[in-house]
Amino acid sequence: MGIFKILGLILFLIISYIAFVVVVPPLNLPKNIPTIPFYVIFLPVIFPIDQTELYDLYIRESMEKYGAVKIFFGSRWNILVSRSEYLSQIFKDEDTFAKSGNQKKIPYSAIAAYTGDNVISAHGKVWRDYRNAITKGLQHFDDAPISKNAKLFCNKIKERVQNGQVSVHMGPLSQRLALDNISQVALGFDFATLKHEKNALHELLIHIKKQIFHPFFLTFPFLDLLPIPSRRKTFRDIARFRGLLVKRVQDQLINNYKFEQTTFAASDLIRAHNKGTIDYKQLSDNIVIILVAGHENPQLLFNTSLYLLAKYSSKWQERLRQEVKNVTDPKALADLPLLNAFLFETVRMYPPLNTIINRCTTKVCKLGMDIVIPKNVYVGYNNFGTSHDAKNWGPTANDFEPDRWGSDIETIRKNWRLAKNRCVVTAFHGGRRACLGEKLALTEMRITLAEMLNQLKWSLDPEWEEKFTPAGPLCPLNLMLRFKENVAK
Ligand code: HEM
Repeated sequence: MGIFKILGLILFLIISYIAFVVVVPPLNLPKNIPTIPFYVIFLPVIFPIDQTELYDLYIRESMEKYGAVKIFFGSRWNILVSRSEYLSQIFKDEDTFAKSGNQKKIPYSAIAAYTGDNVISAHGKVWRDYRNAITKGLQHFDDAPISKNAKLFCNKIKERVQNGQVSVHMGPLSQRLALDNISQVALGFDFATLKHEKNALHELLIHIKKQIFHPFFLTFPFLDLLPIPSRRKTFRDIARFRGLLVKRVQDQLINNYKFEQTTFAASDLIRAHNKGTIDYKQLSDNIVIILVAGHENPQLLFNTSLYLLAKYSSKWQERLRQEVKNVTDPKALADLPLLNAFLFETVRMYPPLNTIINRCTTKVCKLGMDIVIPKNVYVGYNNFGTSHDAKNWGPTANDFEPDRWGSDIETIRKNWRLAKNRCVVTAFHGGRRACLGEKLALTEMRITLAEMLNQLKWSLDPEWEEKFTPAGPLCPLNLMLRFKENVAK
């Protein structure tokens, strides 16, 4: 046999092997739950279909019937769950369904280099050390910077309106707001992207986010192992960004002669590092994750809130405007029934983190009564599926109805707590690993939306195509809004 025939045969075998691994789930995965065809996950790359449509067309029926499905994602077959009983089991049994983030799943990837081993993805004692260090700072924070930034944000929009700009692209502007909020509230420095148009750290962040969240490399992370020059540069840019960020935080806090009295989450991380509880890499990883989770997730929820207020402007925008009109104390916003019911319903309708697959089974186990899962299988959850399941939310599960949460604040709060405890809203996870930033994110939403409702009125740009993001984080895609000043203040 000639050399070309041998090479051809080897190539054929390699391609067949890869095709087999991608097309068919491993034979040891449970047979009593359906398989979503492997190509489904690639459809949004080819067709203009968003992730809510994808769910309705290809996943919903199987998911609602069985509560769990096999799905190809991130170069491997996984089990994706949406039934609340199963979620509750996964959230409780941390030892069996152990957190295993990108640093373990795809340690060679750019995304793993960016966020490292952090409080969201770590497991066991390491996780407890991280969580102990940052909990206080994320639960007790000063909301004054949020109010100040909300005003700066409204001024930015008003400047654009006064300059004759018809429509505003919300993504970049809301990212600046979210970065300034988290840096001032949790990291002890001011990113200052609302004050300065040109900002080197921000530009570097925008650049590396584009590279990290490139759909192709997210789908096939093993490509990061290849010596592709542009990807090597991405790794260097990530290292530079992380170095600059941590230095900025340390300089700001350590040069602060009152450092010992500062109560930022970052101050406690530096203290844990000084005591030797965490090393320098762990300090850096957790500072980065506070910045990443702390700006991206609120940014998504904020854009979705603005979208829903624009879409239901005559009903919800007007009702909320009347409710917040005379409230001067930002803390009092937490007691307003309409504003809070609106936010909870927004989180239910469009959970910012839709699909999260970062747990790996540590032993053979049973999900529910009869789904047997082998060891070392990735298990994840689908928040959109859970909060749109008629079994949990009745026949109006797909409708935007803030009134479903109740009409007085005590009932609304009780229903929110119950929904989280029963795992029928899992947007902020639950149990011991519940999101540490929920309070902060909701505070940001209340303060910023109230300021905007007082100062501005907005509607959807008629040119904007009403679509959500095709994959990954869930929010309106490239949202464009039209603003005018609220002259009847
Ligand atoms: C709308 C905003 C937010 C949403 C929807 C959200 C959602 C979530 C979810 C789903 C998880 C669990 C992730 C998993 O299963 O692996 C989580 C964990 C976490 N979130 Fe958030 N988050 C938000 C805002 C924030 C903010 C502002 C911070 C502040 C830094 C934050 C910090 C954290 C931390 C530290 C954890 C890890 C908790 C642990 O495992 O102990 N989040 N969040």
